[in-house]
Amino acid sequence: IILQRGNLMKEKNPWHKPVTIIITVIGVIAIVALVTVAVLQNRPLPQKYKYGIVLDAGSSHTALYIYEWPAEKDNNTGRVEQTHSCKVKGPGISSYASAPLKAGESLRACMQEAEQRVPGKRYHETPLYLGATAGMRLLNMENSSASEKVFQAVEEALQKFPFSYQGARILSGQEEGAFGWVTVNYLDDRLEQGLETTGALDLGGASTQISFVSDNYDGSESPSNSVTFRLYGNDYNLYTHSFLCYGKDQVLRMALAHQTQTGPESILDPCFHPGYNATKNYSILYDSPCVSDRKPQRAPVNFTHVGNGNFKQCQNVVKSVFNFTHCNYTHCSFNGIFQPLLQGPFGAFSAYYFVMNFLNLSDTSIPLETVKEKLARYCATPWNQIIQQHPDIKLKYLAEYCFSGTYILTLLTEGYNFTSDSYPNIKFIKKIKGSDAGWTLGYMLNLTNMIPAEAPDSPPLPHAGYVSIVTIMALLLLILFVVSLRPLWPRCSKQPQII
Ligand SMILES: Nc1nc2c(ncn2[C@@H]2O[C@H](COP(=O)(O)OP(=O)(O)OP(=O)(O)O)[C@@H](O)[C@H]2O)c(=O)[nH]1
Ligand SMILES: [Ca+2]
Repeated sequence: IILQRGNLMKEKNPWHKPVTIIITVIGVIAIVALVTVAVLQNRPLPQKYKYGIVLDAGSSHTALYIYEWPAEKDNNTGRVEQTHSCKVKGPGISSYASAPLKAGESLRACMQEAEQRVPGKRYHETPLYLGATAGMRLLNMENSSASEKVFQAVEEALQKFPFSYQGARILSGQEEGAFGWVTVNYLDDRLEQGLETTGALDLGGASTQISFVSDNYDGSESPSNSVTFRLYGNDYNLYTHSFLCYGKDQVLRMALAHQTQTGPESILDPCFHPGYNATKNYSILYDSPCVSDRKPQRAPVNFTHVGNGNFKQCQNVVKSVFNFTHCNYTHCSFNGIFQPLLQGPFGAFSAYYFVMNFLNLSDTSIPLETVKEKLARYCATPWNQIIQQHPDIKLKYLAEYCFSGTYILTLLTEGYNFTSDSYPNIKFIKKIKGSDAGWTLGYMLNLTNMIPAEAPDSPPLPHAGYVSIVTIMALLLLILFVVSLRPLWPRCSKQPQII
């Protein structure tokens, strides 16, 4: 007998109940909606950027830098990047003392480039700063009304552009040193992470800065060298000093002036290559507050500048511009200026980099003695050979590398007290992660309050982690939901039984 069970107990399939179907559909829709909303809500928005422009009006030239950062995340570290730089044609603005309007005009081409680079709808909220350094400091000391006229002309020129002009001013030496240090450490992500900081060495045309944090400097000894910061919840007590007149162009003037004391018609200069011979003008040489008190009486109009390429003698000439005789502190660098013991790694930029990179001496793992030997050989190379080897380099730069290299080594070792052991702590750098090392970025970060004093609150989970967890939880819910409906699942109809 074949009994068909299905005929005896007619079971109803619960999935056919409208209520069950509705609940299931709503449940699935709710979970899909939850995942979709979580993913969409947290999807990175299309990037919108903000911009800032800083003009670095240095003694030898002006450069314009454009920075950008994501509009939503002003407070995060390592987010501001240099997107463009423009070198202004011609000399630094302080050279336009006798024709100030030209100082303003000289900036126009780079400002027009900035108009191309910054999106039009951001113009009005893009701050524009001009900071002048040692060239304008010297002009201001020499002739303050001339420096005011230069600033007026520059201001008028900059205000014609559609950016949010925030003013032009001379930075103090302290600011120049401290903002260079901020730039280097910001770009290296050392500030937000509270890591050991890197010291900053900046060599310009008219001044040079040294800035670093030292455990044995709390600011009480020589407080004028102290700058304190609270950044991302960490306190920093920075030592910084700017030596006016110790940029490489002014030191060259001082060295030449020193040598003209002994023979005003002709100088045999060990810092220039054998065979180098040029006629130079006395008034131009002495036209700077760094040397003006040393002009020999009854000096002729011109003097002949002849090279003999001797590194050892050049070191002595360069040393003559430093004064090591007095120190009223526990430690000094030179000219009676306090300096705590050197500490940590250092980044050396601007002319430190230009010069050491040209000389192929930017690798500081080369022992200091070897560096000196290589430089001595370079200085002794005849001038015509140097010209032949570097036909594409400006003669003015080319003539001065022996002098500049000797000055850099003397400044670092005799001036700042780097030794053969600590010399490898220096890195000669131009850029960090695509942004130029220099004071401009630190200056802008400070003026736009972009580095908070306290560490910003960060969400407990990164974006990707958050989305993953929400998705996994939603899937688990879905599975649980489906499993919980198990009693309602259709039973498999049993096979007919044969009795
Ligand atoms: N060899 C070489 N020298 C350069 C270059 N650019 C600038 N210099 C020289 O390096 C020195 C320092 O240049 P900068 O760092 O621009 O100096 P600055 O900002 O004008 O001067 P400060 O106001 O003292 O900071 C000056 O003597 C410049 O003439 C370059 O590309 N190559
Ligand atoms: Ca500079």
